[in-house]
Amino acid sequence: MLFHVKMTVNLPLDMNPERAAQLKADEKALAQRLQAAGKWRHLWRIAGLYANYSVFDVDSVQELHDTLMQLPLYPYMAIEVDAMCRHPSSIHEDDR
Ligand SMILES: O=C(O)C[C@H]1C=CC(=O)O1
Repeated sequence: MLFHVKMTVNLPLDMNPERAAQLKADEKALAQRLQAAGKWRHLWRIAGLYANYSVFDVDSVQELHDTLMQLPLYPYMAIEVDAMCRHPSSIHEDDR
């Protein structure tokens, strides 16, 4: 199942810089593990914002939920999710 996810990060302005750096490093490590596993299929920065558009390829809505909840930056994110299905005009066989 494919989901389009928009994540907007809002770290508190008064957050300890070392804490912020650790959260970002932990987030990056997990994001890269999930990409390598094929679960986080696309990750794009939204120009000019501390936000991204992502595509997740997971087996269930529950898996998406659990994945998002475990992100280190989750407590500081606003998240919007759209479920996607195959477009009849798509030429990409791996869209499903
Ligand atoms: O930077 C972001 O968009 C937030 C988050 C998503 C992946 C990652 O490494 O950090």
